[in-house]
Parts: sequence; structure tokens; C-alpha cells
Amino acid sequence: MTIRLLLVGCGNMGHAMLAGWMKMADAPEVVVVEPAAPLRERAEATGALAVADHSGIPEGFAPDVTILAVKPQMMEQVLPGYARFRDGCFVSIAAGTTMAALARGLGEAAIVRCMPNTPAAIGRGVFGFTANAAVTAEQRALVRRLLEPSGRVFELDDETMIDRITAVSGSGPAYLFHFIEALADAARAIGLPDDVATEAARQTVFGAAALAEAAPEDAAALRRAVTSPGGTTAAALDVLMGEDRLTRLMTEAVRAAFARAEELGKQ
Ligand SMILES: NC(=O)C1=CN([C@@H]2O[C@H](COP(=O)(O)OP(=O)(O)OC[C@H]3O[C@@H](n4cnc5c(N)ncnc54)[C@H](OP(=O)(O)O)[C@@H]3O)[C@@H](O)[C@H]2O)C=CC1
Ligand SMILES: O=C(O)[C@@H]1CCC=N1
Repeated sequence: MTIRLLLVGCGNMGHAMLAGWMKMADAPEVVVVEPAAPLRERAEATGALAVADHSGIPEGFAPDVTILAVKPQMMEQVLPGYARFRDGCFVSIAAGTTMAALARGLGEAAIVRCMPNTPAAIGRGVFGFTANAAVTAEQRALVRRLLEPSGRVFELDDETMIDRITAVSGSGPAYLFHFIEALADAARAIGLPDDVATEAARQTVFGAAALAEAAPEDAAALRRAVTSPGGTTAAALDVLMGEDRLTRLMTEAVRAAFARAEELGKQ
């Protein structure tokens, strides 16, 4: 049976998920609601039907799943327009927006809170999700069927875990992209030509990530294999690992993201 999806908001994350779904062998039938015309065009290029607001959804379209992919700050005003689709299940991907807030806007409905990340666009996403009591076993299986082709899926039984995983894998790609920028800046600072600096940084992160996935060793063992005693890597790691500098910085960053997710949930 072809899954019918309604995607509300087709910006950065909505489109990343849409791109993943449209590559599935049994691609779903998708209607996208997105006010921005260029983003509607981009959505239609994947094979979805895109409309500017909920009044444009084709009569009789009954989504199995409605994905809510608007900004958390928009959610409250957007939800009432979609409560009529509660024969199906809702999946909110908004950071922070709580089950209670979603239920206030949607009424008694089957609701999933999900935290994806943008590598879902190429089948390499990470998803955390949690479901309320109204979600049936069939709907839970449907959600898994939608997420699993796009990456690793973790079902989390406690809603606060969604805010926690948001700070790790939801925001995490940005940390890695910034790491590439920082390594490239450092490469330029010691005199590598601009283009070499950019590409050497990018390919190093890409190659190391691919090795971390392919090799049987864990990250610590792979790190040790690069680190010759008294060599160059040891000199750099003294800076990064001395007094747990990078771990402390990363923990501070992840705590800030987690705190912001909790704050968004209170608005
Ligand atoms: N970006 C990411 O990596 C991740 C984002 N998320 C979550 O995904 C959600 C979307 O984030 P992101 O994609 O980055 O944000 P974007 O702003 O890129 O996308 C949201 C889209 O929703 C559109 N929109 C606004 N109002 C409506 C409406 N009434 N009906 C339908 N669409 C509407 C916006 O249009 P316009 O701009 O014209 O207002 C915009 O194109 C957020 O809740 C975020 O927390 C979760 C995980 C990762
Ligand atoms: O920055 C944000 O709030 C969203 C949620 C996770 C990634 N992007």
C-alpha cells in the first residue's frame, strides 16, 4: 500500500526528509504545504504535489502521516489547520515543542515527536522518536518504515530524551560542518593555499568518518593508530585533550543546545 504523507513546511529539514522519501523504492504519495514559491518548486521537482496553504490540499486527501516541519515558534498557529487529519498520525520534528503543546493544537490524536537531522537527505540521518499512547502499533511501524530508509532510528520512551538527542544528532551536523571550517581556517593560518586548505579539511573529515564507520576498532583505537609517540599528532592532541579541553567544550555546547530545546518547549 502506498503511504500518503502530508508534509507541512518544506524548508531545510522538511526538504531533507522529502528527498530521502522520494528515493525509496516504494516512494510515498506526498502533498507538501509550503508558503514559499521557490521551495514549492524544489519540492515538486522530487515528485511531490506542493500547495501554498492548507486550503490547497486536494479534497479527499487523507494522509496516513502528517509531518509538521515548521519552526517551533510557528507551531501553535499552524496546528489547528491540520487537526482534521487526526484519522492518521502526526509527526512533529520541531525542536522543543512538547507533546502537551502538540495535543493542545491537535486535540486527541496519535502524535509522534521525532528529531531527525539533515544527512537524512542522503540516507545517513539519525532519528530519535517517541510516541504518545494514542499511536497504534501499526502507526509506529509506519513511522519506522518512513524513517529507517533514511538513517538510524532510536525509539526513546521518555519525551525528555528527544530534547537530549536534539542537542547531539539534531544539531550535531552543524558541529561537524563548523569543525571543517575551523580546520580549514587553521590550515590557512599555517600557510596552506586557500583551495588546498578547504579541500584537505573537508576530505580529512569525510575520510576519517568513513574509516570510523568501516573499521572494526572504536574511535579511541583509530585515534591511537594515528598518534606516533613523540610525533605531530601527539603535539596537537596535547592541545585538544589537555585538561579535557575539547570534551569540556563539546559538553558545554551540547548542554547549551539541550537547554535551548527545553526553553523552546516552555514558550
Ligand atoms: N534544520 C535542521 O537541521 C533541523 C530542523 N529541525 C526542526 O525542523 C523544523 C523546521 O526547521 P528548518 O527546516 O530548519 O526551518 P525552515 O525555516 O528552513 O523551514 C520551515 C518552512 O516552513 C515554512 N512555513 C512557515 N509557515 C508555514 C505554514 N503555515 N505552513 C506550511 N509551511 C510553513 C517556512 O516558510 P517561510 O520561511 O516562508 O516562513 C519554511 O520554508 C523546526 O521545527 C526545527 O526545529 C529538526 C531537526 C534538524
Ligand atoms: O537549530 C535548531 O533549532 C534545529 C533543531 C536541530 C537542528 N536544527
